Amino acid sequence: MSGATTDAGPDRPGLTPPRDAVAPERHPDAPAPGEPLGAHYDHCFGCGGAQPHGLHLEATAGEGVSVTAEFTVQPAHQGAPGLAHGGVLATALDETLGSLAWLLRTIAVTGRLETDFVQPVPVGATLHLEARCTAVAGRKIYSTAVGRIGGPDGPVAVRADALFIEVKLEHFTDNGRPEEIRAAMSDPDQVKVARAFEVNP
Ligand SMILES: CCCCC/C=C\C/C=C\C/C=C\C/C=C\CCCC(=O)SCCNC(=O)CCNC(=O)[C@H](O)C(C)(C)COP(=O)(O)OP(=O)(O)OC[C@H]1O[C@@H](n2cnc3c(N)ncnc32)[C@H](O)[C@@H]1OP(=O)(O)O
Repeated sequence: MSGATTDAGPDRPGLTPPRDAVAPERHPDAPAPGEPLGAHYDHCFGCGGAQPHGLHLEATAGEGVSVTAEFTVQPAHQGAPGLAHGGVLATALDETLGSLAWLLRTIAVTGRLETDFVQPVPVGATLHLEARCTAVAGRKIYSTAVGRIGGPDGPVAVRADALFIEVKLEHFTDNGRPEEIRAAMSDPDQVKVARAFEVNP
């Protein structure tokens, strides 16, 4: 007997929305479709500009609760000769899925990320990513993403399903190393990002 659809189902444990889940709602103050989202933290390995070997992933708001993003694989991202490391590809998916937070205006962290590696991704290739939120149940945010190579309509190289969990700003301030937290809180641009998320009716 297969085809379980409950949250605890054997197919995708923890990744199937429960029965009381609702459709995600784009926040009225979400960035307009086509607007670049920018980095949520300059030192983020996924999107920050201050990480020399980071992914420098650039995400753009899409329609509804969706985003697109691009990431070009650098030599520093290799796992095998000339090929992207799977963990780096998972990071690209995680970062793109995480960017949906800008559309929901909800601070959330990855609870679960299930990744399919469909095709090898060479160094120099640009991964064209798309993510969308599929459902929300209380603090649980369900989403899915694909990454294509050779162009936005190219073949799928990676895909992922994720469960993000809504958290308060204190998740970071209570758990992060104090020196980075202090530096972030004294950076007006960073405070602006944090405030934008805090005011979530
Ligand atoms: C000062 C500077 C601030 C800067 C930031 C400011 C704003 C920026 C915000 C957003 C930025 C925009 C873009 C972000 C882009 C990319 C970010 C990348 C994302 C990451 O890379 S982020 C790092 C990796 N991430 C973690 O570091 C999480 C570690 N973890 C925990 O911190 C806890 O584990 C937590 C909080 C997840 C839950 O803990 P908790 O105590 O709050 O909640 P609890 O356990 O009760 O779970 C509630 C319900 O979720 C279910 N649930 C939980 N976990 C599950 C799992 N794994 N599988 C299946 N179900 C799960 C439970 O079963 C329950 O379900 P139910 O309600 O049905 O019972």
